[in-house]
Amino acid sequence: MRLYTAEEMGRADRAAQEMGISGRVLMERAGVGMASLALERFSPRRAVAVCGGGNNGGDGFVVARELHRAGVEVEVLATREEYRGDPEANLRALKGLGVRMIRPEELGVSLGRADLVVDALLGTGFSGEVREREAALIRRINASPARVLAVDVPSGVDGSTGEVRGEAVRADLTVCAHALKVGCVISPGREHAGEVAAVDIGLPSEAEVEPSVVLNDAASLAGLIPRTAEPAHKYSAGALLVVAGSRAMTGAAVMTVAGAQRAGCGIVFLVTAAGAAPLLDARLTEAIVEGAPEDAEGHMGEGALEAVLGRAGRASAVVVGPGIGVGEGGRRLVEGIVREVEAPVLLDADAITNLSGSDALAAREAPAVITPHAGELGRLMGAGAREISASRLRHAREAAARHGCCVLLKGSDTIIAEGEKAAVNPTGHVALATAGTGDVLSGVIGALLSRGMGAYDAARAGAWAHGRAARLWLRETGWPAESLIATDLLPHLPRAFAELLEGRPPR
Ligand SMILES: NC(=O)C1=CN([C@@H]2O[C@H](COP(=O)(O)OP(=O)(O)OC[C@H]3O[C@@H](n4cnc5c(N)ncnc54)[C@H](O)[C@@H]3O)[C@@H](O)[C@H]2O)[C@@H](O)CC1
Ligand SMILES: Nc1ncnc2c1ncn2[C@@H]1O[C@H](COP(=O)(O)OP(=O)(O)O)[C@@H](O)[C@H]1O
Ligand SMILES: [K+]
Repeated sequence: MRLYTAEEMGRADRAAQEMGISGRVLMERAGVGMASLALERFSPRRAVAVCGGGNNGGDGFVVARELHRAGVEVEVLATREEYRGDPEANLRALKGLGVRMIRPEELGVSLGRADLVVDALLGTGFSGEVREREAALIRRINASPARVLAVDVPSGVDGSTGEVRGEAVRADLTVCAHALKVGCVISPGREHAGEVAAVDIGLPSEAEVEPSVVLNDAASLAGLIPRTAEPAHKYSAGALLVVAGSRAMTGAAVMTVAGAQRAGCGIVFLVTAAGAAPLLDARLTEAIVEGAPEDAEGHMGEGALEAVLGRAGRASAVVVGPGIGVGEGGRRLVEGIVREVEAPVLLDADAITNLSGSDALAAREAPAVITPHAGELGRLMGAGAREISASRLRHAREAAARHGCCVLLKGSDTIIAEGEKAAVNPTGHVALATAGTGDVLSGVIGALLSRGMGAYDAARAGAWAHGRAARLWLRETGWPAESLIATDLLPHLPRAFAELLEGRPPR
């Protein structure tokens, strides 16, 4: 499935028109497709279409005409005094059919009667902050108990970034013309969009443009997961060094190691704080556990870097961070690893926090992946979590550029950025919002790095399999999403990887 920004959609649209396909035809197909999804999904009886002054409003007029044709009682609010071009023609058709037009002051009453609102106020032509007149309409739509179908993008959401500055419609279903709009899959736009679908508008494949953000679906990952080739031994299958845990925090190390083992590496070494090592050694049957000198707080301290570097020589990738704690000792340890280790390195959790204000990553030449959530990325970038969350795509890209690494920004979307490339992972599920799932993810990506995948591909494949494992658990148990615990993911990772290997698109 394609993702387009507003600019990319505009270019594809212009290319199609240059090939002789008129904008009117594209608008007609968009509106007809959206109406048919609305009828199928909501079976509305009374609908209100709120239509703005641009082509998004034009689509809305077509949706309204189609709903009227299907016997739905439709009322239409057209916000502009005078329309031109395709929207004008479609508005004229509505009036010719005798569809009732309402004024803004009547909207409240109309919404009170409706069971469906068609939000065609603002589309990809919108960016920035909504003007007060439109903001007032959006507040009314959001206050209505009716279901909301958003045309192309929920009004107030930036279709290219998912950013929301001010009011934005909260839709039950967003139907995008031709390609999903980037803003409908990135938070907070993602949450405003509700369920997301695309309709074919007859754009020829010759008009497609190169997208700047891709959907991290199974098709885009096909053929990327390497198989262990004969003659194989445990080191050739991928040797991962995990640097995790502290005296008071052992579970993080367990989940990272276990995630890595199920993601297929041949051997996992764990270097952890000395006080945690006996317990972890007992719990992690297949891993090789080594205790490193610890400080008074039970974090790996002075001398731990030597222990890590001693092991790193045998490893084809290193994961550092889960449960190591934050402090000066941790900072020296992480900076030392970033500086000295030549194999690909993944930094997660406390390792990222320990690097705030450091330029160690930018100075590193070998591959690196960081897997922060918004809070951790904020600490690394000298910003607040709120600021990061408001512009997730921009910050993921900025962090990747500034630190010269691959960034996987965790959240309900999960964005992977490196250089010019960016992907949004669709397999995540709210079930993952539970402690420890991030540790499993770092182990999974670490394993893929140890098996020879590049940083960007490993991060993408790891994110896909991690989210997919949660969905497989939900399907198999039928239990509520809230009941998932991080270790539940482990037995489902192999099935998720099997799907990627088979190239079978999941249902
Ligand atoms: N590009 C394409 O290929 C196609 C586009 N279509 C539709 O056309 C839409 C894009 O149409 P337009 O480019 O006309 O743009 P929109 O209709 O999204 O937006 C333009 C309108 O928004 C208003 N506006 C802009 N910024 C605002 C702000 N900050 N506060 C309040 N109002 C603001 C403008 O005054 C104008 O009336 C798409 O979202 C889609 O619905 C479809 O008809 C199918 C084909
Ligand atoms: N609402 C959500 N929808 C989808 N995935 C989520 C959601 N909330 C969290 N996740 C995922 O769960 C994981 C949580 O990781 P993290 O915040 O590091 O937790 P921990 O440190 O406890 O392991 C990440 O992969 C994140 O993308
Ligand atoms: K809209």
